[in-house]
This record gives sequence, structure tokens and C-alpha cells, in this order.
Amino acid sequence: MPMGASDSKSLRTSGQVDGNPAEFEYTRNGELQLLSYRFADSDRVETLQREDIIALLPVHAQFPDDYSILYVVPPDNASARKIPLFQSMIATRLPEHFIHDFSPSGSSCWRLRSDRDGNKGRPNLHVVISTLSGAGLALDLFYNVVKNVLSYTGLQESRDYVVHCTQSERTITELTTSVFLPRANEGNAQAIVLLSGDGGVVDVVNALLGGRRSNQYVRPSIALLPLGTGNALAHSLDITADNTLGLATMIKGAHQPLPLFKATFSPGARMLVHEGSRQERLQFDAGGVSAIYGAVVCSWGFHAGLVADSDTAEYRKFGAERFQMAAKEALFPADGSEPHRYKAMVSLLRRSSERTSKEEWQTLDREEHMYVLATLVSSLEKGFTISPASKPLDGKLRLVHFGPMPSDEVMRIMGQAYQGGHHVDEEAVGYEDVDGVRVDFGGREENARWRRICVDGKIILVEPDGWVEVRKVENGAVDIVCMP
Ligand SMILES: Nc1ncnc2c1ncn2[C@@H]1O[C@H](COP(=O)(O)OP(=O)(O)OP(=O)(O)O)[C@@H](O)[C@H]1O
Repeated sequence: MPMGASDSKSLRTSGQVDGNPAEFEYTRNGELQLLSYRFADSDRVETLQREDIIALLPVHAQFPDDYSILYVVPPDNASARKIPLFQSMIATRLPEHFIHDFSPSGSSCWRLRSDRDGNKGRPNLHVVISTLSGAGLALDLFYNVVKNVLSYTGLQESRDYVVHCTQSERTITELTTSVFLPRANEGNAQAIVLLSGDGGVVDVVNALLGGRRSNQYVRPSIALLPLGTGNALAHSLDITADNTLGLATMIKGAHQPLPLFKATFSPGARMLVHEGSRQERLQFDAGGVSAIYGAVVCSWGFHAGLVADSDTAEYRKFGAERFQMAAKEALFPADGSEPHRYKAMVSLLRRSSERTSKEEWQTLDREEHMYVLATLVSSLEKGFTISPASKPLDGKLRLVHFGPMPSDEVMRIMGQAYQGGHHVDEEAVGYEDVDGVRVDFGGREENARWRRICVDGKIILVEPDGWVEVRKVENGAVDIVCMP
């Protein structure tokens, strides 16, 4: 029977909550999905809303009417608690529609259990805790919430999954190179519960694509629990559309290939690390060219500058606010000068047709720029819709660009990005679907500050006559779990 909200009979049932008689009522009305239950003995009414529910799991085959409802109580301003509180209850004889809406379905349930056997006895489910991501809450979330959720699905630490905590900024890369890549090459299906921001995903992707891949390579699946600062991927994939910090998606979602881009650089390009105080060489691709892969954004100009300037311990304390603080400083320099006019030649790649795959590079008319940003996602942080046309996992690379303009005008235009992405409707803003973008400095910028490129939060400094080129990648490296 198709589940229609008009079938009111199955929206009300008499049952039990933790063994106490109760009347259930399930309300479904557009976005609103609410379960209320009235206890028979006291008339007390409690409610549970969709945003707080992680999942509904059967208790035992012998008790088909019993379900565990896993849910969270989000942190509120009144308490010192910064992470959601995990809660569960046993509900007996729930409304059918509620069971339908909140149970992991056979086809969409993520393969948490799939690799318990047949892989030399070692679990291929990994939990990676990036301890310093965002506000540093990942460890707390794992031990107080995630571990409980996994145990309700029947999974135990050591027996069924391995926990890895980051010790340094290299931990995720090393783990990927030593464990995930060799096992993927042996044909193992691996699942990674990743408690981090976008940086953790990018580290996994780069380490996977930086090594050799065999013919048996199986893309690991990442369930992202967004604990970073910007969490662009999670916002763009609707993983943050509820209060469960990715747990509802982890349990009920399905895995799909994560679209990627590749940024290649001229030989003198270097990664800036430790707040820009040190430089490291980039990894090389199979053709010996310096390359980084990304899933979110590659930018030059105003955006790259504010990400780089705000990547300090001091700024990080302010969370996502740091980007707006750095933006104001860049637009209204203390000495009262105008914001910088970024100089380079910018070209866009468009394939002339899908069939011929003939490449056509088209150079932008202006040689001075303010904003040049290519992205695979819609939002760079909560509420900041940089590319409103982007749909989750659509694999389209979109370029947002504009030339120099007065600071107030930049503020006004970027403010529109916080109003649903209306900046792209402005005449001064270019917004297009591209296959690639290239920035050639050609000696136009002497000061290194204006030659910084941002790839998913990492900052790469290009030499004065260097270049960067971004292209979509055809074959992905990982799957990501999101709601179907
Ligand atoms: N124990 C640690 N010691 C040093 N560096 C760490 C440690 N744990 C994580 N890191 C580093 O901290 C950074 C966190 O990046 P991540 O992207 O996960 O979070 P974020 O930058 O706060 O979020 P977002 O990228 O979503 O804005 C990464 O560079 C990671 O390597």
C-alpha cells in the first residue's frame, strides 16, 4: 500500500513507550514530521520532531511491534553542553507511516555491516576522529553519541570497527596510505565514519589519488559527521538538514560517488602550512605535475585571501564567523586604501560538444579581478549559497567571478549570497558552467600575497610567472553517504 498522509488510521495507534501505555499520533504536513505520544496514566504529552530523530531500529525479530527510536536533544544556549545528547526509547505499536518514514530501508541502508566477514577477520569499518577540526568536539561526539548509535546497530568497537584519532595534521593521510588504499586495491569494500570538516575528506581523497590504484579498486564509502568550521560538503549535501550531526544520514543514507576536481600547478607552487610560516612541495600526479584534488572549491582572489588570512589559531576560535571577519579586513584595510585589484589572465574551458570532446579555452576580457571561484557545491558554509544552481553530487563545476569594485559594493553583492544566492543575478557577476579554469600570473603580481590559491581550505602559493589549472575529474576516489 502506498504511504499517503491522507490515510489517517495508521497515523494514530495505541501502544507503549518503554513499557508504559501511550497513544501515538504521527503528523506529516510538508516539512513537518512530528510524533506525539500521550501517556495513558498521566495524560502527559511528549513530542519528537523529524530533525531530532536519528533512526528507528527493530528491537528483536521475536518482538516485531517493538522499535528503538534513536534521537538527540540538541544543545541549547541555556546549557553548557555543546554536542547533542543521545537518547533512545522502546516504542511498541507505532503508526505505520512513522515506521516507514524513519526506518533504514533495505536498499538505502548504508553498508555498515557488509564487511564483517571475508576480509581476513579484520573490520573494514573505520571511525576517524579529527580531534582538532572545528571547535574540537569530535572526540566528545564519538564517545557520547556515535558509539551508542553504532552499538544499537549491533556494532562493537574492535570486533566490528576500528577507531582512529588524529595525532597530527598528517594522521588522515598516513592512515589512508597505509590502510584504506591497500585494502581498496585488494577489492575490499570499506566504510569510513569521518568526524571532521571538509579537510578530512580532502585528505582521504588526495592520499587515495596520490597512490597507485589497482583494477580491483573499490571506492571506500565515507559517512561524514560534520564537525568542521565551514562544513561546505555537509551543508551542500543536506547532511546538516537536521539536528543529528550526520547520524541520520549515516544510518539511513545511501552511498554515491563524490564528484572531484583536480588542480594542477606550475612547478614552483608550494603549499603554505603552519599559518603560512612554512612551505611544502605538492604531491605529483602520474605525469609528474604538481596536483591537488578537491571536492568543494578552488579559488583565487578575494575568497582565497580571506581563507588564508583567517587560517590562524586566533581566528579559528570564532568558527565560521572568521571568514566574514577576514572579509571585512580585506575590504576595508586599516590604512584606508582600496581593496586589491588582482591581476592575472583567467581562462575558462568548455568542451565544444560531448561527442567530440574538443577543448576550447576562452580568456576573460578583464585582466584585473576581485573574485574567481570554481566550485562543485552549492554552499561554502551554513547559509552562504555561493552556487545556487548546484545540486547535490551533480558533478558540475561552476565558476563565480567578478572584477574590481568598491568595497561597499563587494559587501552588498556577497551579502546576496547569504540571501539564497542572489549574487549570481547581479549584472556584474559572471556565473557559468565550465569544464575547467586556468589562472596565469605571467609576472603580473609581484607580491606573493596576491598569488595564493585556495583548494578546499588548503592554501597554495604560485610563483610569479606560474599558473594553476582546475578540471573536473572523471573517475572518483570515494563514495559519500547522503539521503537518497
Ligand atoms: N590532532 C591534530 N593535530 C594537528 N592537526 C590536526 C589534528 N587533528 C586534525 N588536525 C588538522 O586540523 C584541520 C581540520 O580540518 P577540517 O577541515 O577537518 O576542519 P575545519 O578546517 O575546522 O573545517 P572546514 O574545512 O569544514 O571549514 C586539518 O588540517 C587536520 O589535519
